[in-house]
Amino acid sequence: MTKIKLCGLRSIEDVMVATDARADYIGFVLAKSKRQVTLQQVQYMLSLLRDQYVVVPEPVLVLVDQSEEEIATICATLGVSHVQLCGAETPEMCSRLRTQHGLTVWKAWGVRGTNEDHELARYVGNVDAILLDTYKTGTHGGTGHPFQWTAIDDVRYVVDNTPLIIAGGLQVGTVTSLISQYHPFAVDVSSGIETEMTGEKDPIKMHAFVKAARSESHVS
Ligand SMILES: O=C(O)c1ccccc1N[C@@H]1O[C@H](COP(=O)(O)O)[C@@H](O)[C@H]1O
Repeated sequence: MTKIKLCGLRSIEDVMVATDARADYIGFVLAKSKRQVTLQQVQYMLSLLRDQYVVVPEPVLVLVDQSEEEIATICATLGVSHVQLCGAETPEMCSRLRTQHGLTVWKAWGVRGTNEDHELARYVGNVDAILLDTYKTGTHGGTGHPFQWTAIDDVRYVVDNTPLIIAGGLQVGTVTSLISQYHPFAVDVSSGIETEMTGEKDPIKMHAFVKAARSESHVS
């Protein structure tokens, strides 16, 4: 069954809605972004969540180009084991974060649909999953734009059995089609569960996205 990550959560309300909707993963952007939250905010949200719920989604920290030591310290402080690395983190660094610090490492990759995507082969065996997102110069994610899904087959050829997480402009109206065609390990959404007016997370869109993704996961 395809797992679901709701990303860019910024308030305890967002976190509670994601938990009630039964998302598998909740993402917190610690990198510079309009969705950035502080370590203290994440600590506060997770402590309230863990106090109030027995079963909680797995938290994932979204990071860009932080050092190995910083990442290990942040994860230890928050009691979080999953990281999504969206910068120029090397395969060697990803491997050390897994083997020396016990972290689950997802390497984000902006899909170009060119031979440059073949560089992903270097991450095989060094990460737990590869997260495919839309390539856009000057950004590290959260663009709200999809990439050409046909590139997923090419990437699969390169990364062999490494689990794939698909991100990039997913919405309630597109996620079912993605899952039925490509059966990824997980889907990831941020912009698609926000209100157009304020950019805040929209509880109705969050529930609808999880429901749509789950319904397709069960039949496919
Ligand atoms: O959301 C951000 O602002 C962000 C900043 C830096 C790195 C990653 C970021 N978000 C990630 O982008 C993808 C796709 O998001 P969207 O659905 O297209 O908005 C997702 O993995 C977010 O975690």
